[in-house]
Amino acid sequence: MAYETSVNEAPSSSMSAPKTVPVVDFSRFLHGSVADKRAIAREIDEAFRNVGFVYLQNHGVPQQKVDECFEWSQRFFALPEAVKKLAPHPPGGSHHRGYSGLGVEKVTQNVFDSNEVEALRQMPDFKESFESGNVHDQMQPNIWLPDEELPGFRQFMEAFFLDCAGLIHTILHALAISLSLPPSQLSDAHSQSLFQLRLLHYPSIPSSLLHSGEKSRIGAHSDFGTLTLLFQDDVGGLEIQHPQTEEFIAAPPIPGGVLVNIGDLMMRWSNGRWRSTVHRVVAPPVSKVEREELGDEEAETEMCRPRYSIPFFATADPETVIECLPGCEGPDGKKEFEAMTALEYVQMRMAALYA
Ligand SMILES: O=C(O)CCC(=O)C(=O)O
Ligand SMILES: [Fe+2]
Repeated sequence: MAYETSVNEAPSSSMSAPKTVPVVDFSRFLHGSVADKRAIAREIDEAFRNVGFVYLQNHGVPQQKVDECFEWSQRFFALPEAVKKLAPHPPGGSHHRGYSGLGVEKVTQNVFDSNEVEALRQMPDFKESFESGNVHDQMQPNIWLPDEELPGFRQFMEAFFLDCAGLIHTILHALAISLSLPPSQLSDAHSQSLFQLRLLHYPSIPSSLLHSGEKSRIGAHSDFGTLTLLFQDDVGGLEIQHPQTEEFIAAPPIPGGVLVNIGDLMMRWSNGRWRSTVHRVVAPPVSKVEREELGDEEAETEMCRPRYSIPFFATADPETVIECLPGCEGPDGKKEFEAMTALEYVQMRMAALYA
């Protein structure tokens, strides 16, 4: 609850963008009148224009399922390394499924030059991940553990995928309404739901290594699809780079809320109207209790808590041509970006991750 005061604030006016991530009550979109839906669509549009991130509360994915997903994630990552490697992420960047061990992936922010990617990989992110996707995705089939290693894991993840995909489609309806497009236009362009459910574990590590920059949890990057949902545990450390001030601000977990952000593909599609905001995960804030128990200095050098998060990445159907959506043109009808298909764009970005 302590977090709420720092993220809750009055709606921004067009004169001044909010300095924190706006919080929107999504139940008014899910269950409200046409006027309610329009009002919420406007709030989300404004958050994405100003900050690129929004917290949705009462988003319809049951909290008990979110909690359960975190429990499965903990159980998965607690398995011996040799077992986790029975579902290995394939080498290369085109098949993004299965388990990646500590330090395999280094997120890069728009770095396509292979020498630069190599240089960045010298300081790998200290995290491990497990990716799964749509059971019907033939380009990227899922890679599961043998079921007896963690019975029920696969079944849960397949079901949770559908809950998250449902929320993505509903948010896409809201975004289409905010642009006065036919309400299903954006959702229809995601009809195959080729999305990605990612479990992330950042193990405990001396905070000093994160403060000194010798290690990172996840380096500054933007997401490359259309929309991302992000569920976090209560540890904290996520920061977003405010588009106006360029300062990194905390985006702490809020009870019952999911963070939603715009990715690069949606930024292009909306001609820059919605921002694909850079974010990163740093050392978690030292809690009051830790400070009191350990004293300031010791608290900073202590091991920081392990952190779990669950991002869910959406992207448009591969053949969708991503070009300025109606109503998003610049002042003189200007379009900032070349048209390209969703597939062309995502391949370009994924190649940079594992090149
Ligand atoms: O762990 C987090 O909170 C952020 C994860 C993230 O940004 C990503 O996987 O793209
Ligand atoms: Fe991200």
